[in-house]
Amino acid sequence: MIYTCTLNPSIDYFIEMDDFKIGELNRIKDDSKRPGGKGINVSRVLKNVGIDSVATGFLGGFTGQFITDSLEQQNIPTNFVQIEGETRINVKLRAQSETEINGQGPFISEGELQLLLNQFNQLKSGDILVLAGSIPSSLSPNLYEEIANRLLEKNIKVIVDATKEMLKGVLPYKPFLIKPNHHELGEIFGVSIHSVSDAIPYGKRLVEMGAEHVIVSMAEKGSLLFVQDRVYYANIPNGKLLNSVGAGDSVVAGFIASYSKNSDVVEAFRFGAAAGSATAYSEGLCAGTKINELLAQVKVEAI
Ligand SMILES: Nc1ncnc2c1ncn2[C@@H]1O[C@H](COP(=O)(O)OP(=O)(O)O)[C@@H](O)[C@H]1O
Ligand SMILES: O=P(O)(O)OC[C@H]1O[C@](O)(COP(=O)(O)O)[C@@H](O)[C@@H]1O
Repeated sequence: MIYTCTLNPSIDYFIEMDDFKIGELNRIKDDSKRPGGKGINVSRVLKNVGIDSVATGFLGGFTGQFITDSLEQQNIPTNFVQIEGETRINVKLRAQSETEINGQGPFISEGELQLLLNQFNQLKSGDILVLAGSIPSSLSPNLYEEIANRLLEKNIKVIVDATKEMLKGVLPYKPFLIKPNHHELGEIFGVSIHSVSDAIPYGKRLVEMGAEHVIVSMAEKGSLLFVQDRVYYANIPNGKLLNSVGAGDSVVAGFIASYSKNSDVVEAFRFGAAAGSATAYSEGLCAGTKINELLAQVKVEAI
């Protein structure tokens, strides 16, 4: 079974205006509210391509209820720990350019954390666990590595999509896949990455440090896959950017969807790349039909 764990889900509040002016009254042209958070988005895209997963993590308050209802409507199985605190709201502003404002997230008690950790004891050999997104500040920033360590001997494929130390910390526990974008890759090593050739030496280092597969996504510049000493590049298909929120999560979902059918890592990377662009070219997360429409244009080359 595939499990996604979102420690810090969100309602993503999308607002659109022609011209956003800081320090002035701005009126919204259009808005919408969608369930968000990285693991939740992975579960939603998996569902869109006909693959079941169980979404877990923490949810609370009226905002948490909104997410529960949305996932139920989409028929996505869930096993969230219900918390006293309130799930955050993240603002996604689309004006002259895209701006994101992400909340810190609610307080999580020790008891609530234990309820979640107990769930991981039920995981079985061959399961996939996606640990994705920020960790609420009341929890240890080392939580992902603690979970990966616990699962090391159980033959579970752990996928981590997180930033900085949260990502670096899991590497000794051999994650099956990590997916930093190029900014996050640069942050890990204290460098600025602008191009494919800038990214290559640092992607290779993540493999040397323990990751089995590394995808470095580079928005409109395409993406790279690192496996052992091999490096592959996937291009971007033609289309018009409508929304980049959830594009990275779609790459992860696409990779898992394809890999769980064929166990072919390079093809999984190609499908993931198509899924990322499919979301970038959609209002909201991509439909399976959009991925298949773009797939023929996505070529993977060894470099
Ligand atoms: N402007 C874009 N045009 C086409 N594809 C895009 C665009 N932005 C993102 N994508 C696709 O989505 C993937 C993930 O986007 P990226 O912005 O790198 O990740 P994240 O959302 O994690 O920051 C990219 O590798 C690419 O396949
Ligand atoms: O947990 P974080 O790092 O604050 O990120 C959460 C945000 O990322 C998203 O999952 C989107 O992520 P991507 O654009 O990287 O795919 C949003 O739904 C959510 O608001």
